[in-house]
Amino acid sequence: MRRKIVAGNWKMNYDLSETESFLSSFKEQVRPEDVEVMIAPAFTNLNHAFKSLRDHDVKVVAQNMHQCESGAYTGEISAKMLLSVGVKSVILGHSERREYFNETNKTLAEKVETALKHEMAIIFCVGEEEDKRDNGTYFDFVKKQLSEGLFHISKEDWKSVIVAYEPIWAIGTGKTASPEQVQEMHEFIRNTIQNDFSEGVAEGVPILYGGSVKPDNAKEIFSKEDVDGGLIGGASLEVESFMKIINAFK
Ligand SMILES: O=C[C@H](O)COP(=O)(O)O
Repeated sequence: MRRKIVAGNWKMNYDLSETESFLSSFKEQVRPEDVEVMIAPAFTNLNHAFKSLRDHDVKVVAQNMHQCESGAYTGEISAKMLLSVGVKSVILGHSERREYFNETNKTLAEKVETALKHEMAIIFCVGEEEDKRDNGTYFDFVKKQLSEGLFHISKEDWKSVIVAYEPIWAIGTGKTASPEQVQEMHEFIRNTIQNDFSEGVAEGVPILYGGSVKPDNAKEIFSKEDVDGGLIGGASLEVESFMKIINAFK
């Protein structure tokens, strides 16, 4: 059976005291058993979150990192820096990074390479804009994101990779993709991995859905065969709604 995962991506939300207050109540409630739980706070709060959550089986994930080892890249964070504060996983290719920070498939391929070199786990995001959904080119678009950004890795490397499908038109809009649309794309992603690697690799890769997942739609989305969990934005910022989404697996 594949891993089940619910990951909260806090984006640019919560300072240190807000993070402390979320975590103190979250820790009282979260009991990851059948489902792996992850939280991606801001860089400034990663170390606090790591220390606070290490006995609670909740993984702390970075939202991004630079592809180079070190150097003159003002404002950037390296893999080594993340590892030094206990963070061993990173989200790469989130659509907001692609859109606002010009991250291309080529840059992402380099980031993937660096993360793997440092034995970090990767949540690799893909997803189409609304016009591609409307004009029917969304499969081709996602396939290109995968092949150019991720498919240079080895079969062995897939053990460290989680794919997240996040249609851009559903992120933060309240407009969720239907469970059927999600399943269709997840199945396509799994088949694409199978064609380029192997059935064994494809069967083992967790594929998460992200885009307006809420307590009231999580169960139905998670019930689909190729959906192994969610990458949650807005609803991960409140303990109550995040817990309900985690518990949607029960
Ligand atoms: O990384 C998370 C996604 O961008 C989804 O965000 P959302 O749940 O606020 O739509």
